[in-house]
Amino acid sequence: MSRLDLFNYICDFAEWVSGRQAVTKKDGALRFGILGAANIAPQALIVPARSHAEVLVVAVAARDRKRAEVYAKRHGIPIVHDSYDALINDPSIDCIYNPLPNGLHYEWTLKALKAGKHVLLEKPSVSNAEEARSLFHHPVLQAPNAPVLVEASHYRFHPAWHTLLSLFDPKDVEEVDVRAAIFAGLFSGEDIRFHYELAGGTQMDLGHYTLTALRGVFQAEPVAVTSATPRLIHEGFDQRCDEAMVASYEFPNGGIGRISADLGARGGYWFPWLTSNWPNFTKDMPSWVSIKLREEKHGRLNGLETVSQKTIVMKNFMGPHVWHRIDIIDTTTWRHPDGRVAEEKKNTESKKAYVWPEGSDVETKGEDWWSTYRYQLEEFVNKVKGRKGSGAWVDGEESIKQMEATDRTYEF
Ligand SMILES: NC(=O)C1=CN([C@@H]2O[C@H](COP(=O)(O)OP(=O)(O)OC[C@H]3O[C@@H](n4cnc5c(N)ncnc54)[C@H](OP(=O)(O)O)[C@@H]3O)[C@@H](O)[C@H]2O)C=CC1
Ligand SMILES: O=C1OC[C@@H](O)[C@H](O)[C@H]1O
Repeated sequence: MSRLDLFNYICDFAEWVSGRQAVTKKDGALRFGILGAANIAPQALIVPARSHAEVLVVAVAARDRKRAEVYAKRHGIPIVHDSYDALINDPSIDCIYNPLPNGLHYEWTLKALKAGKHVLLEKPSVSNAEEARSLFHHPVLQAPNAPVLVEASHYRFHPAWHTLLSLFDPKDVEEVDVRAAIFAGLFSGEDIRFHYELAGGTQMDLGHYTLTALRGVFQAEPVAVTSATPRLIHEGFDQRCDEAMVASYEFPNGGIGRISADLGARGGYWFPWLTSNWPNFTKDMPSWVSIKLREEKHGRLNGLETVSQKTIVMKNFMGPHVWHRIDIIDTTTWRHPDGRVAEEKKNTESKKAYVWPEGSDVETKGEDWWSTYRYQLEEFVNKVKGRKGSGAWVDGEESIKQMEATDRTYEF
């Protein structure tokens, strides 16, 4: 059992403890097939599908049929196909979930689209910008009644992310920091994340979250990459892959952004307290975004200038369903003409959003226990069924821009 698979057991256990029952499926429910007996599929699709009346997970294929059979039995999937091709060409399947290694996303997604299937495609969409342009601009997606394709950038479907974005105007953003990290030891050097041929590397993995979040906050593309410093995976493994990446950017409004992603962060070893490797829970876990807005000047009174400034910090933007908090820190400063601070006052307001807030123009408010993946599935089905949905979506042009920014980071 892989360490990631342990989370699948925890996920199942949490469902069992909460007594959640699978819902009755409606006529016309979409039938999904999974490419590969992937670790992430239970969290990202199989469990969320249980509470969706219009989703059935009906088939899986693995390179090794035995492996697919064991997986199907464990997750209650009725059909096992002999190959990925057989799964894609199964006429009883409407949608393909593609959680293959990044380097195989392009090939198998295109095959599925050509077979007329809708595709829920794991992040990052593909290996590079060239593949992204080729995939998302492919004629198969331009035809009338073209299938739906979306990059499963799950956190961007959760109301918490949109609540964060509603709190400021991107033109006022001055400085942004984004961090995502996982303790060393969760993924071995053999993992798909550290194989160059499979389009591995941390900037392709956790870096998807940091860079999409950064671009999302600025609502713009970087005008320049100003630094990009990888830390390579340790010797003995694929030296072309980064285990961590720290990078900085300039944005069109003059703002600057810094990202930091680490798949080998402090902690994660047995008995870390015996070493200097004590996990850094404030810096590394959970993921966070910190947004500093420009100062606003409010004029002078009694010789003092009043200036206000806001910083907004979101903790756990990657997994907000587990827990999250958005702090809005308002600082008002009164300054003497020579710049000295006469007085400073801070006021912090906190927000959370587990469902779409009152007044949102959404068809379904969601449930406070829905995961990012469950919100994502809701929108995927809405799109396939031609419904308006919540408006949360990741369109093909966005996925292309993300791969362009990723390429520029690696090329720096
Ligand atoms: N949205 C999210 O929260 C997450 C997304 N992901 C993304 O999902 C994808 C899969 O990640 P994860 O589930 O952790 O990966 P796994 O290590 O479980 O690999 C996924 C599948 O890839 C298949 N595969 C095909 N070719 C190869 C090959 N040459 N080497 C190794 N595996 C191969 C295997 O299929 P088979 O069973 O046929 O052998 C395996 O089941 C990645 O794109 C990753 O970025 C990952 C984790 C979280
Ligand atoms: O998408 C992901 O999210 C969480 C991490 O476990 C993982 O490395 C990554 O692929």
